[in-house]
Amino acid sequence: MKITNICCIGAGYVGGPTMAIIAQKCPHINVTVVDINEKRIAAWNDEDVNNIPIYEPGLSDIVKEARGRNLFFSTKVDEAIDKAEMIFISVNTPTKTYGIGKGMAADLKFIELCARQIARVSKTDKIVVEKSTLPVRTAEALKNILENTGNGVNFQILSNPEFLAEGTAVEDLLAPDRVLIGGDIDTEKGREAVNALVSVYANWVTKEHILTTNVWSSELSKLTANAFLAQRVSSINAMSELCEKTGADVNEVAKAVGMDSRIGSKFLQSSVGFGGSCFQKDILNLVYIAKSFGLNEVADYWEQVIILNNHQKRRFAANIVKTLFNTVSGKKIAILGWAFKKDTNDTRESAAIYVSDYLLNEQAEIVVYDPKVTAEQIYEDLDYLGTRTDSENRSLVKVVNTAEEACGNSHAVAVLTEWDEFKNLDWQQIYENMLKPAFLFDGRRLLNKAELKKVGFEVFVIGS
Ligand SMILES: NC(=O)C1=CN([C@@H]2O[C@H](COP(=O)(O)OP(=O)(O)OC[C@H]3O[C@@H](n4cnc5c(N)ncnc54)[C@H](O)[C@@H]3O)[C@@H](O)[C@H]2O)C=CC1
Ligand SMILES: O=C(O)[C@H]1O[C@H](OP(=O)(O)OP(=O)(O)OC[C@H]2O[C@@H](n3ccc(=O)[nH]c3=O)[C@H](O)[C@@H]2O)[C@H](O)[C@@H](O)[C@@H]1O
Repeated sequence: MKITNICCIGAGYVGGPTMAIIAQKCPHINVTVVDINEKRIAAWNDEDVNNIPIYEPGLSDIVKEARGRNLFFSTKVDEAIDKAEMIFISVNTPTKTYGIGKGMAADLKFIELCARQIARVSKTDKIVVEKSTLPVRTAEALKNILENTGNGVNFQILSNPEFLAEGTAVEDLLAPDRVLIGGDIDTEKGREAVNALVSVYANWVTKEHILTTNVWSSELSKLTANAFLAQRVSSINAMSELCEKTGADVNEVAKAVGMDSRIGSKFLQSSVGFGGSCFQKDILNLVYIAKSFGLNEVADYWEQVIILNNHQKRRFAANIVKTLFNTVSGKKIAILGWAFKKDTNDTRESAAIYVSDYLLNEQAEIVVYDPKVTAEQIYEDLDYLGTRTDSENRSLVKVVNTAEEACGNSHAVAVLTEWDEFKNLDWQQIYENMLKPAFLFDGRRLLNKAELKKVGFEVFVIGS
């Protein structure tokens, strides 16, 4: 089957970059990314390509190249579905905040809405691709909705989870470790659909890197990959606490351990705790699925990754309070970095939110600087927690435009995102403008501890 029109529902952190690359690499395919969020679509269409809604190194150039040629952003969802032979569903699948499975299960209401809309609009056969991260066996529910509410056309459902990491989305998409495609390989039509998607990726990904499996393996592999990655971070973070007690250094331990080729060196960077929209959500979902099959030991095993991560964030914040003579009440604390990692403007589940909330509960005054996150977003993140009123957040938290401004007259500085620019700050000058003793808490192991100590800082580095 030849694909000439692709529609992607959801113009977010996955839909936007993924479709931009497909459009760039497949000039013969028209790619339309649709979303119900008008503001987001307007930003994707902004004349100044630097204003696209997602900051990712290299992305704006690709959008510039393909937009208007064969890459389109639109709010006309029905129209794009109707035209396309292949429809990617790339909508959000957050943790449920209500009802059965609250706080654990993935909320699939947006997925179901997409399925119903696709069924209602489609007048020709469609290949429907699950790009969102979904619980294993979601394709079954999708098929049920599509077949029972559709117009009698044939729907093939594929699972094609996305493995890109934010901040490196473009390079990950251009040279993926693997592309995973799950389909109904036992039927002729299923194999045809799988091959159609393989041939899209084959425009830039070698065949050896395209893996095809059954649908359930593909769905479950995505949750498994995120669980394994997050587990490594929690494992090294668990050791970071032990390092602090014993005089071992977590970077040295990570290096020694990672040089064992059976273990490998990646994802062993100790931190204030992992954030991001997916690790926590996907593991909670995995725990929920395991529990729903009565697999309590499996559920408990994975839940510990989250428990340890919450502990890491809390103990980092608690250590600030303890070190500042057991009180931060009325003290000014500078927070450097709000994004959940460098090179992204995404703040979802960022450790900075939780550390700040903890310090605010201890009556600290917070001043935040992040090179890519807006003040509006920072307040929204704190308001969402519901710990205090919106106006209290605005009076206790100040957002400024430079790191120097954030640190001036502060009692302590906490580095919570590993932005490169923090390495090159004039730390001598910052020290001089702070209250003494000047405390510095490096939650990312980003800075040179020995040099900062020489400047005069009292330095605390996670894991040493
Ligand atoms: N953010 C990431 O780095 C990665 C995310 N994923 C998965 O991809 C999925 C999407 O994630 P993000 O792109 O981060 O989410 P996002 O929240 O940035 O984007 C989702 C978009 O879908 C739109 N949407 C929701 N329902 C819609 C509907 N019925 N019709 C049209 N548009 C609709 C929303 O308005 C939103 O703009 C999730 O399942 C996530 O787990 C997978 C790999 C990486
Ligand atoms: O499903 C998803 O959403 C994606 O989740 C992660 O990507 P992402 O969350 O964007 O970024 P990561 O680089 O994985 O970092 C996640 C968090 O872990 C932290 N981290 C990562 C690595 C490490 O060694 N130490 C560490 O603390 C990061 O600072 C960040 O807060 C996975 O890496 C992607 O493969 C996956 O597609």
